[in-house]
Amino acid sequence: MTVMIHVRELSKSFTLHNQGGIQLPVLNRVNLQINAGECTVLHGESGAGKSTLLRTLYANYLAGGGDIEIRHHDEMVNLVSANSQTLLAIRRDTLGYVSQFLRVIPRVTTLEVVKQPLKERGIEDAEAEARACELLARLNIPQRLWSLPPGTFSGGEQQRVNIARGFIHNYPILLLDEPTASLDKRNSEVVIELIHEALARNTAIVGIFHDESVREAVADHYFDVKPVPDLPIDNERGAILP
Ligand SMILES: Nc1ncnc2c1ncn2[C@@H]1O[C@H](COP(=O)(O)OP(=O)(O)OP(=O)(O)O)[C@@H](O)[C@H]1O
Repeated sequence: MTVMIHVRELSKSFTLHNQGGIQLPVLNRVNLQINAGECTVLHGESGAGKSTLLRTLYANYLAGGGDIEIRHHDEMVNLVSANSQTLLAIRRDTLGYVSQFLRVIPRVTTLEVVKQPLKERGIEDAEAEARACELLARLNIPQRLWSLPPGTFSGGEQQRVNIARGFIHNYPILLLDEPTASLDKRNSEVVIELIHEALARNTAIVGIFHDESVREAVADHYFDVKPVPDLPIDNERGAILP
């Protein structure tokens, strides 16, 4: 059993600067271990902090306390204290992330968007293109769309382009934020297959899936994200009491 992510005592609060600097605690001393070849599904009620945890695991959000150790090139590296160069290398080689929505860049074609993670890793264009075409075809994106920028695509088409981009490199760790939210059954099944194939290659997966049938098809473990209990509020001043 190879540990790929080790989270210790992770905390995260948001500071609401336009609300007089109020602190909103979301994650409180979370401990979690993610192993190679296993899919851990984050669950918990709406607003409990699932997306916040996933984004903090990608270092999109800076942790307020605790450690996130990531196995990167066979060494455990702490994402919380990593410098930006190390963080970029971790994201290029080790840690993939499929967000719910595609960030489109004007005038960049679908094929280029999907190929980009391999190009960044120095893979030859022909090889990157072959892999991109294979994924786009599997995800039922019509070939006539491949040379167009995805900005005007439907929600489900954009999500499938994002999935193709996320699965094009065999990342040792993959974070998936509701990858099937806008997909029909046929395409959700393709995503389930891609997840099973990645697990068979020993990828460690952490995901949020609102669709119960997808969740049950992929989950090896469930991790319960518990909301931080409400702190007493001073109603006169609107401040959290110590
Ligand atoms: N950028 C942010 N700034 C301030 N508060 C935030 C921010 N992102 C999330 N929150 C707050 O953190 C809490 C947890 O949100 P999060 O999106 O992580 O929950 P979730 O469990 O993924 O919910 P859902 O299942 O509804 O998507 C919410 O109360 C939300 O308002």
